[in-house]
Amino acid sequence: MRELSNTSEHRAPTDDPASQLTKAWKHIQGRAQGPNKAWLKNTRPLTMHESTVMIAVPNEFTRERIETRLRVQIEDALSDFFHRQMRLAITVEPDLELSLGVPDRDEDPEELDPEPAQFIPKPDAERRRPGTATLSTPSPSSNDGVDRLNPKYTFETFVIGSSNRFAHAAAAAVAEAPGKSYNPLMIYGESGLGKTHLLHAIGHYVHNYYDRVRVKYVSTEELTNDFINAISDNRTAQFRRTYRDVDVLLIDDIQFLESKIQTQEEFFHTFNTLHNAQKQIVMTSDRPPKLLEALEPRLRSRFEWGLITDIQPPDLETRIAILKRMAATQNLTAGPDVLEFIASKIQTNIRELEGALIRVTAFASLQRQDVDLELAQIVLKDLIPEGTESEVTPQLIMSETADYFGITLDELTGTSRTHVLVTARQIAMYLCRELTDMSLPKIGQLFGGKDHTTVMHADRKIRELLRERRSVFNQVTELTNRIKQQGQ
Ligand SMILES: Nc1ncnc2c1ncn2[C@@H]1O[C@H](COP(=O)(O)OP(=O)(O)OP(=O)(O)O)[C@@H](O)[C@H]1O
Repeated sequence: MRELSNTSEHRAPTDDPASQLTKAWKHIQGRAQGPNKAWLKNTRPLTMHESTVMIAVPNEFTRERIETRLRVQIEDALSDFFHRQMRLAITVEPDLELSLGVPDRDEDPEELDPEPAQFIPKPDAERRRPGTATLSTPSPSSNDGVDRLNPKYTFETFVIGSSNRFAHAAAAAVAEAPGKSYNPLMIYGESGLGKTHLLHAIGHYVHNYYDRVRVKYVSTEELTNDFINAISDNRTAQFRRTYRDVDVLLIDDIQFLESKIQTQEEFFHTFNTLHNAQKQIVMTSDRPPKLLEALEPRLRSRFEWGLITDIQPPDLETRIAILKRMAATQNLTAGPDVLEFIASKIQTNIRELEGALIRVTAFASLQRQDVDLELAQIVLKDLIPEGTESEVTPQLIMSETADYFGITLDELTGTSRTHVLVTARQIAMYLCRELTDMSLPKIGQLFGGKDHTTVMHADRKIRELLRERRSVFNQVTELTNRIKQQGQ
């Protein structure tokens, strides 16, 4: 706000008081920056009487803001301008609101002036490093954004290995000191390597450690859809509030912002607003920012302001450790030889690793048999056909599933709740999740614009049914086989 009083190049004018006042006020408005500019934009100089300048503002709120935040600077600037001690008087003129129009987006004071983030530890929060504490165990219900986080994705359940050590350390540092250590933090890497897991872990930790902190987790597709809907419903102000009224913004799969020009523009402002107010931004992507070529350069460069870290595919030891942790947390019994066998077969995607363990243990449970190496070999033979890596697309999964169940693609993606259609739809969604890189919202979109929670539910449901119903296990196994054969 020092900018207001820097008037050295302006000498006291010699023209009449009215035009002197107009010039003085224009000068002050011209020098103001950021939120100050927006507050002053909607004001008009009225009169000058001796050493008092009276201005009009459109509403009580603006008057209060100027009184409390800008009065001193404005009086200093006026005093500099007129070379004598000046005072400011403010009056409210509601008509101004109409005659000056609403502030435009870049200068809307409400949007440019969020309170700086304050991360205050909860009184009873005992400081511990993420990953060693029970601190990040999520609370069951909450209305501050944390209810959108997967309760299983915490620092405690994240297995650290050489492939993800740095990303984990960066995420932990951000969770411990949001808005301070690295802002933004960008975690990139291929599908199924734990990016979303770390994103949620930050959210849980921050929520549990800091008092009244607002966390928002969103996938980039949801962000884009929200924005498009907001435009079509004339609710952009509400949209901005939703995204800017947070302390920690977690955005998954930011690569989907590429080529979405308008959403990029909007996100650019959101990013600036949050960053200026020291709010934490964490993003995941399948590529580092410099390879997000269809992203506006100014946005790309902002993504490089903080820390960029990658996650690599895990080595064998880490894969075994992950399987061990998964087996323990999900109460699945499998010996070390079985875990090692699965880990040796599935090398690149941890989601697939988990899927394989689930199928092996489900099969054993259906057979009422112990999980042993032989059984694991049988199940994985179906899951991973010999030969080259197969190219599985969601279209292939959908058409094969429709074919398998003798239904049409329209029925598969429709809304009918008949038993066969629901099962077929859920299996196809589950397979899209397991065999492709598609995110939940993207899969939802392909299935007739369904919500990502519907896909999540389908995924969970089929995992359950795999161990409870032999028919479902057989259907999923057969279908996977067909799809993988076709995909080769
Ligand atoms: N280091 C790890 N320790 C334990 N579980 C892990 C680890 N890494 C990944 N996982 C698990 O693997 C699965 C896939 O991880 P996640 O969804 O975070 O991947 P992603 O990189 O975000 O993938 P995508 O880009 O496809 O969204 C999740 O169930 C996650 O909990």
